[in-house]
Amino acid sequence: MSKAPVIRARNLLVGYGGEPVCAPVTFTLGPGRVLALVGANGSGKSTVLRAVLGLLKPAGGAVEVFGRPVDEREAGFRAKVASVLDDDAYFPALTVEEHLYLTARGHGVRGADEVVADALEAFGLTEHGASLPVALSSGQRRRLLLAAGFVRPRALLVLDEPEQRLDLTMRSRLAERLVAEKSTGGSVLLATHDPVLLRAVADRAVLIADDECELLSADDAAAAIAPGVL
Ligand SMILES: Nc1ncnc2c1ncn2[C@@H]1O[C@H](COP(=O)(O)OP(=O)(O)OP(=O)(O)O)[C@@H](O)[C@H]1O
Repeated sequence: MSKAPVIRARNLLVGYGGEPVCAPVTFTLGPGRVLALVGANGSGKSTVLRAVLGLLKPAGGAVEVFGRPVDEREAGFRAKVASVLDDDAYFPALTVEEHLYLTARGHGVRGADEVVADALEAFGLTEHGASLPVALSSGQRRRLLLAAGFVRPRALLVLDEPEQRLDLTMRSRLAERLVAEKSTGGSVLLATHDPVLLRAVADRAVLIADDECELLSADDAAAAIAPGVL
């Protein structure tokens, strides 16, 4: 397995309209590793993720993904990078199963039947395969978006607060999936407010803040975001 960094962010400054939302951030994510971004509401975690995904131009510094400046339109980037952000990115007229088939087949997955059935099962959606998104609860819709991230090939998974709207069983199933992702060499960058998920999956964390973005161990980061701290 190549040890070359999957993401290298150096003094990456992110913001809107030329105004930074947090201090510059520097981190490296290697293959088979999980890095968490933690910090208070509005500290800038999602904004950093958007810059890493090429959805937002950095205000300063640099970020490379797979050794190249980010270009989210490039086929090689799209083939390797799967993301689930904090949005309702689904097609209202497609069923749960159709979403998963569309994603899997669009990315050239062979044996899509098995992959889709596995994701439906893993995310507790088997009974809802024929449902339209409007007929799902908000937690089930969230599970659909996460399932779509797992039915396609990827070397890097970027998740924005994947624990949101998931019950405890589903959170622990998600943690198992992310640990499995690491064990097969996949890398994960996630923003989270969940200390349990963080401890279960992350190798390191970056605390996003105004004055300084600090690199922490997963345990220290989990302690920093324990209920009542952040
Ligand atoms: N499209 C935008 N235009 C201008 N400002 C924005 C935009 N999106 C977010 N912001 C601001 O940027 C700052 C950082 O927001 P961001 O969503 O990155 O925080 P976050 O750490 O992910 O927060 P949370 O934990 O609440 O999800 C906030 O002050 C927010 O109001």
